[in-house]
Amino acid sequence: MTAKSAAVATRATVHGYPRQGRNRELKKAIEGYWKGAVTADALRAAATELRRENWRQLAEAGVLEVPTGDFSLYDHVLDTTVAVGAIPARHRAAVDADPLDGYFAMARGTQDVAPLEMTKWFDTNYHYLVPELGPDTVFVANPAKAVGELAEALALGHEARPVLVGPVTYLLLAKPAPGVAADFEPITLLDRLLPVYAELLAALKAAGAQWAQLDEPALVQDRTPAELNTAARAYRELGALTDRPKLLVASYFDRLGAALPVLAKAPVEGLALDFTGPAAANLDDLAAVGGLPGKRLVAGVVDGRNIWINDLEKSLATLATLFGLADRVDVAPSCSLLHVPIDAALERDVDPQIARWLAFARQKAAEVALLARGLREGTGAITADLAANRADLASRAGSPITRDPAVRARTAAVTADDARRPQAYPQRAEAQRARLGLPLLPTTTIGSFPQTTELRVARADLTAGRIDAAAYRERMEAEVREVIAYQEKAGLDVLVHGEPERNDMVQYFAEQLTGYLATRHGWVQSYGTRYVRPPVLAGDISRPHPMTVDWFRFAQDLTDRPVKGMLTGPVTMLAWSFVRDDQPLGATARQVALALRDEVTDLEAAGAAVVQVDEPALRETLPLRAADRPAYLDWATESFRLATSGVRADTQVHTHMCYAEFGAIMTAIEELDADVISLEATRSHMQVAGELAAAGYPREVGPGVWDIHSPRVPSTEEALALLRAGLAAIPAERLWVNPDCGLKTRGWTETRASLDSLVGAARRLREELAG
Ligand SMILES: CN1c2c(nc(N)[nH]c2=O)NC[C@@H]1CNc1ccc(C(=O)N[C@@H](CCC(=O)N[C@@H](CCC(=O)N[C@@H](CCC(=O)O)C(=O)O)C(=O)O)C(=O)O)cc1
Ligand SMILES: N[C@@H](CCS)C(=O)O
Ligand SMILES: [Zn+2]
Repeated sequence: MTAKSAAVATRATVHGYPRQGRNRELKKAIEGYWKGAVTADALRAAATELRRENWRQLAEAGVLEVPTGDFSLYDHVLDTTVAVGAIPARHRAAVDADPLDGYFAMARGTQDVAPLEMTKWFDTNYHYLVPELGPDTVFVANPAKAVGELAEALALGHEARPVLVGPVTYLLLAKPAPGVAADFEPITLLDRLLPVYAELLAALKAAGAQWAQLDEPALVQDRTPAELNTAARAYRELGALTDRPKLLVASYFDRLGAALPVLAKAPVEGLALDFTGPAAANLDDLAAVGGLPGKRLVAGVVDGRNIWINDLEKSLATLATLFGLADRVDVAPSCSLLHVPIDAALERDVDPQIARWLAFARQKAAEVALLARGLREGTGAITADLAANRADLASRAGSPITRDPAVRARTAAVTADDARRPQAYPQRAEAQRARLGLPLLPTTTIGSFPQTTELRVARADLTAGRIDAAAYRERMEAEVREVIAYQEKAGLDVLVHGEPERNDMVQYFAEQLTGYLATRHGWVQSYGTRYVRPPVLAGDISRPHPMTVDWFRFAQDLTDRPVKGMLTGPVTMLAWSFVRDDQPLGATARQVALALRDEVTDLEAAGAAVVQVDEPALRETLPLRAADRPAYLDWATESFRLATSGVRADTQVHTHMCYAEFGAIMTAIEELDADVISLEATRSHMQVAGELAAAGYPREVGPGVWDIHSPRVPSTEEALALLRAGLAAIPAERLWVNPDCGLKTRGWTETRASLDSLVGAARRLREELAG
């Protein structure tokens, strides 16, 4: 294959790169600035250096056109809010007084002013700050960041393409500002916003931009005809501008569907499309609209949000097809590399068999560069790389790590009955009432107690070899003793051991399961300066030994009250890990579920009368398009049931979810067949209790009455008011009293005071109801 069909030689590019640096230098600089230990100038210098290093890495990998403006001190959606001047009124003074401090005030709030709300960036694990707009919003162009970062890259000799969140996505992600009618639709502000984008684009052109990228991932979601018309109008108007760079409109995370013909017809010079996973449907859709004659296509053929090496020959075949469909084809990852860790070469402890299957941001940059080279120079120029890639893929496909016959035999033998508890809920409820003998409105917590610095230091000491496993265990047992004694004294009814030994609710289990790989340096930005290290579901999953049973037994031996066994559910394990791309998600979930099922039954055998299996990610993992949701909910609920249905009738299965907006998954919640569910409910003032009641949910519910995301201590009266609201929807016999989520991020002082309020409120209400 040669590149002769392309008018302009194919090149590689990326939509964005991890911001944090190899050793999370950005986190350290920003948090240092917040603490007063790093000056603003030093923070800016650190950021400049990180951008320089990122572009250097990209250029070194062979990426000839680098992105600019993708870097952020906190969040790129917040950067767009600044670029279009949509500063909320409550933050205006802070931003005027000092733009940097004002920026962080919008991100984090101050003592007096609430931050912007944060929510998930589509179906990734990145969180952005939600723009707040209203009929009075005045947009003002502020191109300083975009222009400054472009100038930096150009001065370093890079060919650079500034990237901005596109106007349609920006407005679709926004919400009505506080005080604005809830039915206000930010998208109605498009006419006001477009002139500001025109100014930004003109400023970028003046600064030397040949191209500018406008990211429109919101167009891969289900969109109404009116929204599609708005997108068409937006790009008709931006396209008609004369003083602008060439425009590349980027979409990612799924197929464009009905938005594809809209963008294909728009008077812009290029489109970036995702061709990975289900978004591969873009290929046929593109052919169906007659391709992109006269336009540039940036083809996302390397998965930008997973960590597996690319199948280079398959990508070359896709690219060959695409060559006939556009004027010029360039090669890119499917989306920004923000969603993967920076460099797989840092993982020196990984099994060498698995290491060759991994590609983080740096390796993906090399992959797109190699593909572009193959297209430019012909595949003969990359023969050796293709052979190595073929061998690596074959080693993965044929490895006993990815094909464990025992796991395969067990999953193949699963029947529908295995994923159903033998007894119907009413019988189980009766058996559990008899066994547990709990009071009306039983009180409990969600699992974790404060993860104090001492606990983290002990874990760091263990990792560094400063203490041995026995000393670590002793330290954790001391904590469990304290947590149990405290709960007894506080008057809680169903106790927890407090999870002191868990570094993270997913990683802790991943570290113990065969086929799961935990990384040491694989940090990925979750929000702001907070990062996670998603483990890798690398192979077939099995449980070589019990994972939590000793901790449970230790805790239960300390008290006569029931202690909950505490596990993370299969859906959340997948959602917060890098998943296999060589089998359906449902197949991986089933393997994880069977490993958890063994743990659940071992907990039961060790005396647990209550086992909680957390699924906070069940709602957030919902596919972007409605058509894909039933299939997801099917495997998701089945895997939860498979994990939990191996127990006796009198063993009570709890589940827990802590992200609001449960409306879309009401049926799925019932399908979990858990006996008790605890949910985040404080901020929405128990709305979920009403929703469950309206859906006819027949089981026990613990809508949270303490917002654990805030350091505020609820009073007994506040908790009481919430419980009364809960009682309006759920009868007392089925209502539990608990916080919104675990207490790991809280301190002990607030924890004690808040749990006193909870227990006090439950007691008051019990007296009233008895009385
Ligand atoms: C609830 N959420 C979770 C998600 N994913 C998970 N896997 N787990 C989750 O709980 N996704 C959705 C949300 C995301 N929310 C958050 C909230 C808070 C953070 C956060 O604070 N991250 C910390 C890092 C936390 C951590 O992993 N701590 C570990 C290890 C700490 C560590 O590595 N320390 C040293 C090295 C120590 C040593 O070994 O010597 C280091 O920093 O290098 C622990 O407690 O043991 C952050 O600071 O970013 C993230 C997502
Ligand atoms: N059991 C976990 C659930 C978090 S969603 C905890 O309490 O931290
Ligand atoms: Zn939670």
